[in-house]
Amino acid sequence: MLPTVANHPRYAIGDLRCTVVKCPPHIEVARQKVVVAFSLSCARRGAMDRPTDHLPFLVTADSPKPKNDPPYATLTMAPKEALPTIETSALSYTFPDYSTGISDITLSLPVQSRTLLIGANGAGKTTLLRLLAGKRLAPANTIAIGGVDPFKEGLEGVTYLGLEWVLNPIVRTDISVTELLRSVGGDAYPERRDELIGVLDIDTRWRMHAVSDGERRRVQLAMGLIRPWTVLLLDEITVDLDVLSRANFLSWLRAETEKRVCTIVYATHILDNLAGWPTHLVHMHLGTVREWGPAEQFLEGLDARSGNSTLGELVLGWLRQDLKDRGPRTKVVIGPEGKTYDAGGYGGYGDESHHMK
Ligand SMILES: Nc1ncnc2c1ncn2[C@@H]1O[C@H](COP(=O)(O)OP(=O)(O)OP(=O)(O)O)[C@@H](O)[C@H]1O
Repeated sequence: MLPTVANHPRYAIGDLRCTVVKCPPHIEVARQKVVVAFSLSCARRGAMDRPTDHLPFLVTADSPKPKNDPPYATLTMAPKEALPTIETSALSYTFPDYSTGISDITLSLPVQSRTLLIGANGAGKTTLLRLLAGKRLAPANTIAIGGVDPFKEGLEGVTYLGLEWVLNPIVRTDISVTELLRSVGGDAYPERRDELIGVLDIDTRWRMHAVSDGERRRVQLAMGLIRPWTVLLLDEITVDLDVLSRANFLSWLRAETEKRVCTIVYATHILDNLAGWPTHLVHMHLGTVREWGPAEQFLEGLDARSGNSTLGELVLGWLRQDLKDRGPRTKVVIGPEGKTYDAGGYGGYGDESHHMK
């Protein structure tokens, strides 16, 4: 039986004796190991340390060993490879037509971060997300998700929601929401399913051939998010949501990264309700990363003007500068504009259909 924090609330970490003071309602099962983020109150030689804040620990099936040191179970910090970090190292990608998709991108996004990918149309956001998702073949040793190459290993726990997922024709057929959610494992995660139905304001009596675009999008989001992912890659998929649904959805994503060991990268042009949401920003331009880092590093000292959030002002400034530096699109030599969706095939990625998973 897998250990649960509730069953074994006391742990030993080295010479620390710890008591769980806060833990998530569910635990993550990844590759037979369980990574749990929880807050501990620790005592060293009788003196209480301050409670820790959601540290990721690795709990394996035999972690609790009350016999050794009753009533404490041994706990070890989760090793790096068990954590959903996202790292790229001098990552470049060339399309089958030899045009450059992205070049020399080095990023290191920590566990439980929420990263916004910012950039003008054609900046390379989708290309980067698809590489991270293992849907395109990146050069060896240039991408590591939790220490693993996503293309080679076909990562479990990585959810990529982009255009081809949105275009899946099943969501336009005469099928009920309940059936659809069941088809993606909804019954295995009833709590998450019901939570998402609430957050996304879904009526389970809807039939998918008779709903609005926004209602369909909400069901699609629920379908994509039911399985408890550890890395979520979102390629602007909230466009049809009304303002309240989007705000609720963003808050839910935020709460996920706060209570679970998971990481989100979100490419979007819509900055409404995003003030204070990202922990990290990545600014892309013509296939390169111009700047990236913790969000507060960029936002500090900026004024919100003309009704925009400081994030909105920052991004407007970035894109204005990009436009100025780039000049008219006809003069740009990198990746020919407008090929993304014209190559035929699913979601316009026909050239690489043999790579699709
Ligand atoms: N299959 C392809 N073959 C060649 N070039 C491509 C292909 N797909 C995309 N490109 C080009 O690569 C560049 C980056 O495209 P990408 O879709 O990554 O941009 P993006 O930042 O996601 O843009 P948007 O905000 O419009 O979604 C664009 O100039 C595009 O025309």
